[in-house]
Amino acid sequence: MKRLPSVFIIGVKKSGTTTLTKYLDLHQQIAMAFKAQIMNNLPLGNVLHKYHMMMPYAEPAQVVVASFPGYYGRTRHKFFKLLPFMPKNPKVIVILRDPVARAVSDYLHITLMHKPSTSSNRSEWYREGNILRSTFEETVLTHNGKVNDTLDIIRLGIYSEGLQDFINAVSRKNILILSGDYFSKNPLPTLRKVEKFLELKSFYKEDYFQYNEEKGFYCAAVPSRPDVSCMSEQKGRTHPNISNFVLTKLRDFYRSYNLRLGKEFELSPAEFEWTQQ
Ligand SMILES: Nc1ncnc2c1ncn2[C@@H]1O[C@H](COP(=O)(O)OS(=O)(=O)O)[C@@H](OP(=O)(O)O)[C@H]1O
Repeated sequence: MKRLPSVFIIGVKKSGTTTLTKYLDLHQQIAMAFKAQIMNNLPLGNVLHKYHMMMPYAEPAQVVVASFPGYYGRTRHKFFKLLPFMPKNPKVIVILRDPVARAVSDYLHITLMHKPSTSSNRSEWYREGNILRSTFEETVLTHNGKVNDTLDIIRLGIYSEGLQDFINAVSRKNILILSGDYFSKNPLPTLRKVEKFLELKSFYKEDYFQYNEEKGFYCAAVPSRPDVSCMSEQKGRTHPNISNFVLTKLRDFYRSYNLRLGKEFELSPAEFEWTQQ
């Protein structure tokens, strides 16, 4: 049957969400709804119905997990309205990456992929695009040399603020914060953390993930799922060198937010190095 999700992966964009959802989809006890969109422009009842229809068929023993790409987007308000209609005690998983690297990754993604000519992503381009300049440095700093915190690519990295509504809506013990930086270097421990959090049987094995020298990332190698292997070319792009001047400005900008997040969630310094800097 199709069931509404009891677990939501809420992002954050460019932190490894696609890889995480694809790897979790390998688990036999997970029925994954990839990037299920919540329709923002419909009455609540219709939104709920459409959302339900987007869910995968799930066995009774499976947990329905929905990746919800709206941690920051306009649909987040609708998400909180829908929450009371979801199964009780929903769980939230969020994967976070050093916000500076995340911003560079997002900038690259928008400039390479979301050209105005591709109508599907036109809105995102225009939201940021009027402001996106030729280099990352020119984009993220204002004329006065301050970090331009009106840009989405900057605001998305203020995790302590972005997560606040979720913290208020879901009980703290039902929120799992994962490190995208750590996950990309070694996926297995992170996947085991998710298994434990969702109370699933142990499925993932060491040899299910093999490091690919050419890509510089792990690729999946699960015998029963040859359809999941390395991520597409759009994941794991080489980042441009960013001047130390701009890196320092960004680190200074994010420092207090990062520290707050690290303290509030008691994040491990080994996995979330950037919360310590
Ligand atoms: N195994 C593996 N293969 C390739 N890439 C990997 C992998 N694990 C994590 N990552 C990191 O995922 C980053 C992209 O994040 P997202 O999937 O969240 O991007 S998106 O928001 O869905 O576009 C991507 O960011 P960039 O390196 O900036 O491209 C990767 O660092």
